Amino acid sequence: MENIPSDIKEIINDAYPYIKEFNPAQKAVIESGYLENNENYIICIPTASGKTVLGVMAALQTILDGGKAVYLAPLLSIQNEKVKEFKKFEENDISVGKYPSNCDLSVMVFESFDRLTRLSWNHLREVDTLIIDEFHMIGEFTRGPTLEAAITRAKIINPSMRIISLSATLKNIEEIEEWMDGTCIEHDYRPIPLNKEVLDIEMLGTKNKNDAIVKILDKVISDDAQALSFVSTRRFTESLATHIAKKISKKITKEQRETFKEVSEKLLEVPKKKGSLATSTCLKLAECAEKGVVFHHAGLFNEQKEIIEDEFRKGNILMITATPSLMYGVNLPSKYVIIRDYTRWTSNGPQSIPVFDYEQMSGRAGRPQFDSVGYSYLIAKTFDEAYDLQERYVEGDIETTNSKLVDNKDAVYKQIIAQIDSGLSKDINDLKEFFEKTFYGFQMQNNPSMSLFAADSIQWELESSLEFLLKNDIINATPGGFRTTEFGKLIARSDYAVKTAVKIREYLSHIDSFNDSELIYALSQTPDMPLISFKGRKSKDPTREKLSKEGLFAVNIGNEEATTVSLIEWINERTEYEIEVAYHVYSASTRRSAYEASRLVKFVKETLEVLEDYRFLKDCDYLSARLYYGVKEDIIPLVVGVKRLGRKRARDLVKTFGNDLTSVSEKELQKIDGIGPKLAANIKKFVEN
Ligand SMILES: Nc1ncnc2c1ncn2[C@@H]1O[C@H](COP(=O)(O)OP(=O)(O)OP(=O)(O)O)[C@@H](O)[C@H]1O
Repeated sequence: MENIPSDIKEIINDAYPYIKEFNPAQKAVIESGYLENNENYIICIPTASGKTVLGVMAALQTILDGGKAVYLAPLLSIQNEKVKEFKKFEENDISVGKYPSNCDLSVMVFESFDRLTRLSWNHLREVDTLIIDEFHMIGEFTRGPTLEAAITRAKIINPSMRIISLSATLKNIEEIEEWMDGTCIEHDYRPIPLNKEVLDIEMLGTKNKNDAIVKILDKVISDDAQALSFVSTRRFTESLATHIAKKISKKITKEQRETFKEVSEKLLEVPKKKGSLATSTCLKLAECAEKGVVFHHAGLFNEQKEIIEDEFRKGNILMITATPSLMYGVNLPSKYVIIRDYTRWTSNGPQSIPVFDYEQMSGRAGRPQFDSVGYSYLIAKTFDEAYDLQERYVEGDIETTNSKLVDNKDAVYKQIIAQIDSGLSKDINDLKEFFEKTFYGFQMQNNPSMSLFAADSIQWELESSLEFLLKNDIINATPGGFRTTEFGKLIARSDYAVKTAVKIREYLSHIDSFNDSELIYALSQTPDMPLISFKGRKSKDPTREKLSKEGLFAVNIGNEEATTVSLIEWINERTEYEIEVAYHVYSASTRRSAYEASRLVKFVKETLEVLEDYRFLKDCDYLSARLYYGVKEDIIPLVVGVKRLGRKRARDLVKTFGNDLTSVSEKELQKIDGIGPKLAANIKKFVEN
């Protein structure tokens, strides 16, 4: 650590006492003059090689010079993890938070940074260094275009800002260097050696992949280690965990059994604390956890996912079976990674995963501070398949990182609106100039086979998009150039997809009365609603029947319909357990969907105001609150007015004492299950005011 400034060294020593010296990859970056010059950098070093601390050092240098730094993380969960990690710098008087206006170092997700580039230029101009973690996600369909456009706009508004991109290995480095106007430092050092292999089930002497994993787990257990297994769907995470739990039951020790039991109990506590009986998913999870195996997917309660991650880190879980969503996830100490499925389910059926994703999943194995070596096993069915997979994934080249901006039409609309609304672009020529500066524009102009058509192609994309935006009254053409309409302004200020806004306005334009269920159904059909999914292939008839009872007509019954019925039940105070039993859905996601639906209803209200239609504003307020709290209308004031009361206790109160609680004493209030002296006093205070 000799060659870094002493003030930075001191802070790094305090926050990361276990870092005694930099590894060769980190040294290569530092020795290139990283902390002396102000150039943009693209740091491409392998998984687990310690990119974060490199990003942090550039940030600290800026802050110690009196500037501000922003660290971009791809997911909310990683944002929270990084804030927690960086909070240690506060001991050295460096303020850490989530927004640059009120701290020296802020951790933002791509979308909130994009917002900063659209709406808060003064704050953006105060940022001296931008660190982009997982930069390779620029090539991802949903999040990539936002990141790409945000970088482009940030470079225009704050051209002197230094940009440090942290990435896994990239193929088209030269292209990215040129677009980012930076220097790339590449290194292949990985502190923990990673052995990547393809194993076939014949070689392991088993008949199927799940039994092959049981065999591998024998090795994991004898090595006193832990494993992470990737499969393609939620359902497979559950079936694999259940299968393994049954098979390893006899192989675990008495002590392990006790530890696993504690984890299992913690997992079961979660629904209870929410006032619901354990759903069958929870019971299955707890049963597997008793044997040291758990599944991890989006259909679990967030608190359960946190317990799983914590307990796995403590060594209290042998194996997690997960969907690929965990590949960019939190830092988990897994010596072994087993990739059972190399396909992923898409709208076009199963597709092979890219080499890039294989690398990311494998990279979860063997993490510093936990292991001295890592193993990644990809499972094949036959010897021939193993040979193919070895060639494709273990020895194969990663894919080129390409812009997805125009593949994602909504992103193009959104960026045109942002440019016009912020006054950065007034006509098609300004827009063309902006799009030419994006990674998409750059790739078009620099690709020998595309450059001839680049200008025409960008022009065509813009013309067709402008036509859509004009037709939908989102922008209008004025003598002074394009302007956003009030509706366009609303979209520009929101984080919602243009498709969502258009769908909502279309819905509102033909209603004569307000219907909660109908609106929930319309919102479930927008891309911004996190959907609640069906479990397995059980009957969908109860969903169809419920929809028809609500006067809703559906041709196909899918997750949009599952979400609609679950939310209707939620606002009628049904528990997750009841919702799961009634409709066979992953009901643990109900709260998350309800929360987003509640926000969407607020957006509906804003849309109504923009349309100068004031008939249903109160209805929107009620529905938004009902979704947020999961209650019927009559107890909204109680749950809103008394902090931490919750819907179950609020309903019990009303059932016991009626709607008027003025004459009920604090002592009497405490007769309700879960109401202690403090809560009783708060209820009293609320009632008397
Ligand atoms: N020189 C070092 N010596 C010891 N530990 C280190 C060193 N540098 C970083 N670490 C630790 O190694 C772990 C992995 O680092 P980090 O999370 O930054 O990896 P990464 O390169 O971002 O990998 P990935 O892309 O796979 O997440 C962290 O706990 C980090 O604090």
